[in-house]
Amino acid sequence: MLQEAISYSIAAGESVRLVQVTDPHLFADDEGQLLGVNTANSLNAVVDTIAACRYPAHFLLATGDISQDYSPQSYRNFVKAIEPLNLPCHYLPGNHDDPRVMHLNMQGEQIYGHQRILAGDWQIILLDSTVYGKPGGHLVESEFNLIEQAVAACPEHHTLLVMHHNPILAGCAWLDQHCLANGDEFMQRMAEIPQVKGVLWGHIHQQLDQIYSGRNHDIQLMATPSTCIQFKPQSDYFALDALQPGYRLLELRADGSMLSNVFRVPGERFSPDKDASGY
Ligand SMILES: Nc1ncnc2c1ncn2[C@@H]1O[C@@H]2COP(=O)(O)O[C@H]2[C@H]1O
Ligand SMILES: [Fe+2]
Repeated sequence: MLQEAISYSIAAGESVRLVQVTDPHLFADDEGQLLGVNTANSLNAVVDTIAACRYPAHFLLATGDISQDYSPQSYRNFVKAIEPLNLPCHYLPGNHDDPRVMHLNMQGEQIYGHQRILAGDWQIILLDSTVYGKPGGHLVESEFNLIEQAVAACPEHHTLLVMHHNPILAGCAWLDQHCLANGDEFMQRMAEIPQVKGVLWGHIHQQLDQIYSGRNHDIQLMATPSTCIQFKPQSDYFALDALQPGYRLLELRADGSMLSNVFRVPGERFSPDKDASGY
């Protein structure tokens, strides 16, 4: 059965404005580091940068890999870290999350684990692309059913799909072995649903903006940098990039078009271990 959506009342014709943060890889310990980057500090720097840009967002999307150590405290640390933004936060799991520990500990007045959001002329669907115990992703048939039923329930709404894994290849051989395994099937099926205007994800720790040309309509594809370490684009082997932690702002317009940009923490505060070969 289709879960009830959480609704935001937004004036007719007004855009829906979102902030996406992804892959914070937090630890229970605030001193925890991933390949030389203190992930609590880098998330705090991203939050400060978002706050400083004064984007009048309606809500925040957190697209998985919230935790690096699966600890309850890492999720509570995330809830605390985003508090200064004072925005409702909608989250979904990544391959480094334990969904049960996550749901139990992502608790707060403005923290939501709903599958569907209705806001203005848009429906946003949060999908679970994770496979227990595996770094790669897969969308099971019940997730396709969710999309189809949600679109059928709100056929006049433009639809944005959000998940953790990349449904298209990122171009990094080592990383693409952990992509959404049925990404081709997913894109082909979404190309048949004209309401689906965009797909947004994390996981690949790098920016990607691309248009998928379906038979009858285009789908905007967007991946967003992690709030901690960055993977080097187009690298066959594990390699880190010196780019700073980042986030994405989106504007979903009433006519079904989307404006979106990636931004990064200014300066060069976060330098990962250049010789790292994985984690
Ligand atoms: N050297 C490596 N080769 C292949 N996979 C890796 C390597 N290092 C880390 N990974 C996995 O690949 C994943 C990609 O991004 P994640 O943040 O999900 O976490 C990463 C690890 O689970
Ligand atoms: Fe990640």
